Amino acid sequence: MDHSQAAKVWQDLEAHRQSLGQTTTRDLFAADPDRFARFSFRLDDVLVDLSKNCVSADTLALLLSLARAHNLEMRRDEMLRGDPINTTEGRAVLHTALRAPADADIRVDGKNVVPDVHEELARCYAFADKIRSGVLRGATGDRITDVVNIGIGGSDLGPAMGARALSPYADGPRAHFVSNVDGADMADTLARLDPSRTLFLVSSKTFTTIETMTNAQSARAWIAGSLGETAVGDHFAAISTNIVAVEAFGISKDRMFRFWDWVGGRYSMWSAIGLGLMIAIGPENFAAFLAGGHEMDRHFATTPLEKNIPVLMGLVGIWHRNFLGYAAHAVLPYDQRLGRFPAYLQQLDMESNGKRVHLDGTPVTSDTGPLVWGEPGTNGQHAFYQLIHQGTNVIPADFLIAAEAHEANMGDHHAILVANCLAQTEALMHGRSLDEARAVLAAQDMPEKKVELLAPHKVFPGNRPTTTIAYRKLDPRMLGRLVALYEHKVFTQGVIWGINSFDQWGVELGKELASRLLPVVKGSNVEGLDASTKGLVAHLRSLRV
Ligand SMILES: O=P(O)(O)OC[C@H]1O[C@](O)(CO)[C@@H](O)[C@@H]1O
Repeated sequence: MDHSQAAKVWQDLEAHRQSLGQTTTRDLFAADPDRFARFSFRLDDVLVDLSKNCVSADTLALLLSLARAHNLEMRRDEMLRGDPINTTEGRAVLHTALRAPADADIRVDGKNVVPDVHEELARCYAFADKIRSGVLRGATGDRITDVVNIGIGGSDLGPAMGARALSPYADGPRAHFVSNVDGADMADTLARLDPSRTLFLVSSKTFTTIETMTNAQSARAWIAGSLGETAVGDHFAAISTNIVAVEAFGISKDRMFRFWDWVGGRYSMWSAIGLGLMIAIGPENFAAFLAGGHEMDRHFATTPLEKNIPVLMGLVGIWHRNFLGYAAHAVLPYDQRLGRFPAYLQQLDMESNGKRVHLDGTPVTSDTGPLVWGEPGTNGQHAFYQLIHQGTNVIPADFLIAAEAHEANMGDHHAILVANCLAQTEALMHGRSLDEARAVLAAQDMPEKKVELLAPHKVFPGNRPTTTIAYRKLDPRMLGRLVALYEHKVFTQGVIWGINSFDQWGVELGKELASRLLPVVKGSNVEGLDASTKGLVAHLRSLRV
C-alpha cells in the first residue's frame, strides 16, 4: 500500500465532504437528469442503484483512488489465488474455490484444491440424493422426513438463511436448524419430530464448539433413548474440518463430510456446511446457487473498479462510515423469505470487520465496520422506520426487491410490496420540507394555528441514503449472487481499513470466561469473581428450585 498516497486521498475525501456542504441527493438529482443511469450498475438482471446515496461523480472518483491507493485489485487477486491473507491464523481465504468450476486451478501450498472441493461436493450430492430418494433410511427402515442441522454461527446461519430463502425449491425432507445451547431450541424442535424419521447433521468446523457439542449429545441421547444405541449411526452425519473429533463422537467416515481450514465459518455455506440446504432443495438447485456465487466472483475479479458492484457498494459504505460518520447500516429485504438474511449478514459483516487493529497490530485510526441490522419490509415500516425517517441518526439502508414473486394468483400482493419498497427509498431520499409539510396540511383546510403546530412533526429531513438491489426472482442462482456480492463488499471495506476480515478473536474472551463460570453456576466456589458477577450468580442460585 502507498501510505502517503492513501493518506492524501483520505484528506482529499475529507475536503470533498466539506465542499459538498449542504448538498443533498435531491440537489444531485436536480442537477443531473442522467443520475440514475450514471449511478446504477448491472450484472445481468441484477441492478444495484446507488443513485439515492449522497455521492457525486467526484466522490466516487476519490473513493476509487482510495481503493487503488490501498491496492484493492492486488489484494483481491491475492485472495482469489490462495495467498495466506488471513495472517493471524496463517491461512488462505478461499471460499471462492468452493464455487469454482471443476477445471479451475487454485493452489494452497502448491496444491490445486479444486479437485478436492469437487470430490467432496460429489460425496455430499450423492448422500443428499440417497436421503431424498429413500435409498438411505433410518435404523427402523423408515424414510427420513426431517433433517436437523446442529451448528451455530457460520455453521448455522448460512444454511438456515438459505433454506428459508429457497423454500419454494424445497422438495426434499423438511429442514430444521438448532443452534442455541438454550435447551428450549432443541426441545421445541424435537417435540415436532419422530426419531425414526429424523437425521441430524452435526455441523462444526472445529467440532469443539460447546453449544453444538451439547446439542449434538442431547440429540444423540434422544435417538439412543428411543431407538437404541445401535441406531445412532443411521441418524447422524457430520460436517467438519476435525476428522479426529468426528470419529470420537461415533460418526463413521462415510457419513462425514469435510471442508478445509481455508474456509472461514461465516463463508462456509458453499461447502458441505450447506448439506442441510442441499438435502432440502436437491443437488441441482444447490449447484445453481454455487454457479450464482461464481458468477459474482467473476464479476468481482474481472470488472474494472469503476463498474465493479461489490467494490462500489463497499466504497459507498466507506463514505458513509468514515466521512459522514454513520455508525449503522440497515438491510431491508422486501422479500419475506430473506427474513434471516440480515442475521446472516450480521455475522458476515460484523464478525469480519468489527476490528480495532490493523493487520500489523497497530490501532486503527478510523472507524471500522458499522452495526448491521434489519428486518423484512413491509413489517419494518410499521416498527422502526419512524427512526430511519425522522430519528436524529442517519442510517444508510439496502433495499432488496424482486421483480417477480413465486406466488402466482396472489392478486396485488407483489405490486403492493414493490410499491412500498420504492416509496420508502423515494421518501428517504426526497424527504418533506417545512414548507411542503405546511402546504399539505393547509390543503386539508386546517386552521393556521394547527398547521403551525403540526407542520414540524411532519417534516422529513430526507437525504437519507439508500441502495436498492433489484433482481428478477429469488431463485438459487440469485441467492448465490447476493451472498457473494456482500462477501466481496465486506472484503473491499476490510482492505481499505487495513484489517484482517477473516479472523474473529473477539469471540474468544467470552467463551473462555463461560467455561470458567460453568462450574461456578453449577455450585462451586464464587471466589475470584468480580462483585457484580458474584452477586448475579448468588441471586440466580437462590431462585433455583
Ligand atoms: O463451526 P464451529 O467451529 O462450530 O464454529 C461456529 C462459529 O463460531 C465462531 O468461531 C465464533 O462465533 C464463528 O466464527 C463460527 O462460525
